[in-house]
Amino acid sequence: MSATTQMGAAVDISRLSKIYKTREDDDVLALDKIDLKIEPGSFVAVVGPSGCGKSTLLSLLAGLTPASTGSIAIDGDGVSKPHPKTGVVFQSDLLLYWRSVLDNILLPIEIKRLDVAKYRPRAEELLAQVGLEGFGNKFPSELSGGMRQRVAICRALIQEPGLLLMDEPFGALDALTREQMIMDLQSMWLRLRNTVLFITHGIDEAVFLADRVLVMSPRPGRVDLDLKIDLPRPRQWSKTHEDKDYHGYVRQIRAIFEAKGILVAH
Ligand SMILES: Nc1ncnc2c1ncn2[C@@H]1O[C@H](COP(=O)(O)OP(=O)(O)OP(=O)(O)O)[C@@H](O)[C@H]1O
Repeated sequence: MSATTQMGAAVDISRLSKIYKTREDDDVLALDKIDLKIEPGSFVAVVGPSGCGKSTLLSLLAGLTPASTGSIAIDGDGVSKPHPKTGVVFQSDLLLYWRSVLDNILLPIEIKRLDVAKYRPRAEELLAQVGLEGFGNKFPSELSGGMRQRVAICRALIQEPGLLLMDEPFGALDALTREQMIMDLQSMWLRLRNTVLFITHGIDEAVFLADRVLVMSPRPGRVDLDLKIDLPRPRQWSKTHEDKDYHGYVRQIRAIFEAKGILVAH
């Protein structure tokens, strides 16, 4: 969100599998030999039925969970722990209630023992860019759900991550706030041009936001469809929702879910 344009990170996933060991005998194959290359600066959305491994994929990319087999590289660096170029936003804002908004945004800087004072103006700039100018000294309990999620996004952006991982970031928001956040996320990304991997249950928000939508199969997760979304930007809410190409993409994705019995056609 800074005035400087930065290049997004490249992601290269090869033969990636994840098996969860369980206490029972049968292990869970959550991801099955995923191959995926993501261009720097692109916005990729992942949709799929519940339990297909979307959060697992994100967690592996974030370096929070080890892969069972295969590899992930971010700008050529193998990922085995959280990568400095990566920022993560979850469905729940995970703000620390005893810290002010600014101190929450600056938490990753503090954890990395960087110079907090140096990053303070940037934190304030980020807050202003998400419409929360002057809220730095408030506490999370004084903010609405949408405002808290904006703060969580600022916290993920404080170190200008080349790769922003978002796991259903708007899933807990009401419909109007969600619409506003989707539009704001698009504006932010158009300014920043970092690489975004956005996980969602919403086919509509995936098609609206992304350059590319990956549709995952039921578990074990594989990529069933890799759909390029060729709609002009900036996308406007009403105009894009009236666009016949937009509806064509949504139909194509729904057809996959209907064919697999995940959605029942009415
Ligand atoms: N720690 C774990 N131990 C065992 N199994 C797990 C673990 N975490 C996830 N799983 C299983 O792995 C599969 C994929 O889970 P994951 O949370 O990645 O799916 P998801 O697509 O994100 O689901 P949802 O959309 O419901 O959030 C599921 O069958 C889940 O039960």
